[in-house]
Amino acid sequence: MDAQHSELVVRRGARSGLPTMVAVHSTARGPAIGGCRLKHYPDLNAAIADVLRLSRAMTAKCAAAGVPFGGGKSVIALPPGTRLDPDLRRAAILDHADLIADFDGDYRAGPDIGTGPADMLEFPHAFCAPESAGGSGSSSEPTAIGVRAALRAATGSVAGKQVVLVGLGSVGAYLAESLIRDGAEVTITDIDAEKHLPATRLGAKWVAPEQALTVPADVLIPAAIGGLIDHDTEIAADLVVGPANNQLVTDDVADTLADKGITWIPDFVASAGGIIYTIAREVDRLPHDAALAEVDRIADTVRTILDTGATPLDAAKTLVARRMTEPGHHR
Ligand SMILES: NC(=O)c1ccc[n+]([C@@H]2O[C@H](COP(=O)([O-])OP(=O)(O)OC[C@H]3O[C@@H](n4cnc5c(N)ncnc54)[C@H](O)[C@@H]3O)[C@@H](O)[C@H]2O)c1
Repeated sequence: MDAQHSELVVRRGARSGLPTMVAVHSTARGPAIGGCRLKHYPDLNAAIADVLRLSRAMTAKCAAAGVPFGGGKSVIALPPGTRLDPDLRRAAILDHADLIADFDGDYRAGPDIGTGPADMLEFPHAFCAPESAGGSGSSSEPTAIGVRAALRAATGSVAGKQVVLVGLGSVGAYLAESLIRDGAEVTITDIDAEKHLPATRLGAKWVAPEQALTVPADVLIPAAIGGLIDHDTEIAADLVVGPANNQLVTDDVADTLADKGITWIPDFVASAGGIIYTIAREVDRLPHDAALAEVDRIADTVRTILDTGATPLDAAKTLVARRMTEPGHHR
C-alpha cells in the first residue's frame, strides 16, 4: 500500500476460505470504481501487489477520462493449483459481495479477468450487469472502440499498416476484426495456442508469443496482461497503444521508450473506453450510440497529450494531476 491509497481490506471468505480483497486508491473525484479480478496468484503478496497497482491506475484512468469517479479494484485470489468448481466459485463471489457491501458504495465493482456481467448481479454496488437485467453488459467492445480512437489520433488511418496484436481475448477479438476490416495487416499472438485458428479465420497472421514484439510493425497493441514492457524489451513498432492495464513494468520505462523513438500512449488513457461507455449508459442514462460517441473523447485526450512536447506519460500525468485538484463532475 503506498501513501496515497485510502483503504485496503483483505479477508478470508467465510464460505470459500479464499482470500478476497478490495483496494480503494482514491475517492477524491467520486466513489472508487474498478473491476473484480478472479484468478490464480503465486501467493497472497502477489495478489495484494496487483490490487494496489490496478486500483492506483484506475484513479488515473478515471481522471484522464474526465469521469466523476475514483480508483478502486478488487481481487479474489486463487492459490496455485486451486480447482474452481461451480460451488467454490459461487461461494467466492458471495464472500466478495459481503466485502463490497462493507464499503457502503465507496467501491463499485465491474467485470475483470475471471468475472463477467452475470457475477455483477450478486454484488451490491456494481456496473456492467447483463443488459437483460438493466445493466450495460460487457465493456469489451467500447474498450476496443476507445483503443481505435487513440490509434486514430496517434497515427491516422490504419489501412496498409502492419499491426501486431498481443492477446486475442474479448477486447483483442473486437480490435482484430475492426483493424482487418479497415485494411490493416494484422499479426496476432496469444499464449493460448487455441487462438491460432480463430486468428487465421479473421484473416490475420500468427506468430509465437516470444517473437511477437520484434515483428517489424507500425503499431504494437498490448491486449493481454500487464508488465509486458521493460527497459530492455526489444520492440520493433514505432507506436504502442492498447487496452492492457499496467503495460510498463515501471513508469520510467516510458522515458526509455521515448529515447528509442517509440511513441507509447499511456494505457490508462487508451483503455478507458469501457468505463466511459458504462458510466454514460448507467449513470448518465445515455442511449447506446450517444454513449459510444463519448468514447471518442479519447482521441481528443491523445491529441492533447501528444501536442505538449513532453513524453505522453508525463503529459497524461499532468492532465491527471490537474483533474485531481478539481474533484468530480467534469462532464
Ligand atoms: N474488457 C475490458 O473492458 C477491459 C477494459 C480495460 C482494460 N482491459 C484490459 O485489457 C486486457 C485484455 O482484456 P480482455 O477483457 O480482452 O481479457 P481476456 O482475458 O479476454 O483476454 C486476454 C488474452 O490474452 C491472452 N494472454 C494472456 N497472457 C498472455 C501472454 N503472456 N502473451 C500473449 N497472450 C496472453 C489470453 O490467453 C487471452 O486470450 C487486460 O489487461 C484487461 O485488464 C480490459
